[in-house]
Amino acid sequence: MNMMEIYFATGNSNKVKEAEIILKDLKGIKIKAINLPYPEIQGTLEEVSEFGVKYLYSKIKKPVFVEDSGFFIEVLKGFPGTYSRYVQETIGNEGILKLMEGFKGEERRAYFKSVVGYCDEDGIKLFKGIVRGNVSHEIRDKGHGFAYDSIFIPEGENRTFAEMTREEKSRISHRRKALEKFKEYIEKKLP
Ligand SMILES: O=c1[nH]c(=O)c2ncn([C@@H]3O[C@H](COP(=O)(O)OP(=O)(O)OP(=O)(O)O)[C@@H](O)[C@H]3O)c2[nH]1
Ligand SMILES: [Mg+2]
Repeated sequence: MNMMEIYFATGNSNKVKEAEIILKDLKGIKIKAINLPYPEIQGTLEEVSEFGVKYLYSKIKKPVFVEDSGFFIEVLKGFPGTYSRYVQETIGNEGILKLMEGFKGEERRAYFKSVVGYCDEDGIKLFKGIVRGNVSHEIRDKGHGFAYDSIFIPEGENRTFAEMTREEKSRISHRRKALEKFKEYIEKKLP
């Protein structure tokens, strides 16, 4: 059976590694990661994904998806959110923990959100995933995760994402939930 090729446009190798784990048993489809840049407008994750994948499809005219994601802390009114990458590169996890000093229990609730934007000849589809949890009181890392993983404890767990293996994280992550919906959709489309 000839494989249908779908591009995953991202510059983030951690997202690629996790997408490969999550989509490993996708039948009849080959996912090809490409670092094709696209303008990231200021807006919600949905708007960035929709605009980005529309732009890329108009360039390459091949089935392609992007994933825009972020880390949202409730007591900080959703900060860092759509600025997650910039905030990680500036104040980092130490800076986030400083902002969280004095907050305890439920006040430390946070979530990761992922929005996958897919486009082919039939148009654009968005697939969303959220994983809820708490901001840890300290940075806890066993070298597995990236960015905010070392300060995020998912609900029902006492380890941070960065203390889990990539496989364990990818069983419950926002990326898993969004890409599962994408997988279900795309497998139905196959002839
Ligand atoms: O600890 C984390 N565990 C995760 O699972 C995760 N997923 C997203 N993020 C953060 O949110 C930004 C996304 O920004 P983003 O979607 O624009 O991605 P990016 O700019 O890194 O790559 P690209 O896909 O845009 O090329 C990233 O840089 C990270 O800071 C995560 N942090
Ligand atoms: Mg980005």
